[in-house]
Amino acid sequence: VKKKDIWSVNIKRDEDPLAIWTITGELGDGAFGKVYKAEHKETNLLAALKQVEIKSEEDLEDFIVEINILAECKHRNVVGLHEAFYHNGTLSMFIEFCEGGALDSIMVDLEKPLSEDQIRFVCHEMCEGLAYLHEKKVIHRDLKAGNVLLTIDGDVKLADFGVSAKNTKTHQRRDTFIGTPYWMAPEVILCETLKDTPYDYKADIWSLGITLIEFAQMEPPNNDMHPMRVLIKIQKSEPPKLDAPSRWSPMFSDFIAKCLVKDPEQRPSAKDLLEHGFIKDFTNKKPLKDLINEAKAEVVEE
Ligand SMILES: COc1ccc(Nc2ncnc(-c3cccnc3Nc3cc(NC(=O)c4cccc(C(F)(F)F)c4)ccc3C)n2)cc1
Repeated sequence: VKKKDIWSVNIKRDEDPLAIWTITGELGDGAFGKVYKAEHKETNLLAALKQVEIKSEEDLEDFIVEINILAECKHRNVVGLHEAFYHNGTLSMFIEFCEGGALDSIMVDLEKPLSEDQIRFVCHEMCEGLAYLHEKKVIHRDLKAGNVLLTIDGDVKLADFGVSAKNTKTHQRRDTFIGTPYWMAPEVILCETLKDTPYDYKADIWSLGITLIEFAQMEPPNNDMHPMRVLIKIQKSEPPKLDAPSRWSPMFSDFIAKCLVKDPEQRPSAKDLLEHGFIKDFTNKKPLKDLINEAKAEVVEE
């Protein structure tokens, strides 16, 4: 098949996105290119816009993988794709805008970690999103507070601002570069044994456990160590725990311990974890709405 024909049904071609969307601001200059805030001219829908110059077919393929994942994954706890365009050599992705931004930035702005009730709600929503992605055979591979977005109503959305496309059934991860190691599961570091086996989605469960410690302590375990040393430490050491367990409920510590089981076969799935007492039926989003209002008020003060 000629490469030219690798086209995904989810990309509008030869339509100028700026005839339909207005760029209203800049969201940051990520590693992958610029990200803007955009507004739909007719519906006033808000979007985060990523624009990438397509230099090679490979670049295009990587982004088609990402667009297909987002187009296929429609769930309240996964960031949604509004639409994508390919116009004049530029690929544009319009993603539903989450007003609150990412949870790592919120903790930095408020200069404090999340409360246990905020963590319980976020954790419940992340497990729902993860269960859905895993059912769709999508492995996130870079779960961390910086990839968890909040909407103005306190909804929680999994996102991935990583530079490499996520591998799906067909595509392998193009480059073997290792992402941020702090959240990395032991077997992923090993890389050999469990790649593309039925357990490689369990790596996201380990990262979920590390992310819960990050929510509670503002940083992942070992964050003061050099990244290379961390890879060895995660391999060698006992799973990390909360620094001050007495400050948290035994249920929270137990949930983390279940995520941070070194053997992926023994690690529970997201579906299993939804039955755990720490998050079962915990759908009270009030603590998170308070957090959003605090974060918003904080910005106004500045
Ligand atoms: C600094 O203050 C803010 C305030 C609000 C926001 N809100 C916001 N809302 C939505 N997206 C973004 C965003 C920010 C920076 C970079 N990319 C962003 N969204 C985005 C995400 C993606 N892709 C994914 O999230 C993604 C890719 C692969 C897999 C997956 C998943 F596995 F989660 F489904 C998700 C593609 C294009 C874009 C523009 N940011 C961000 C920063």
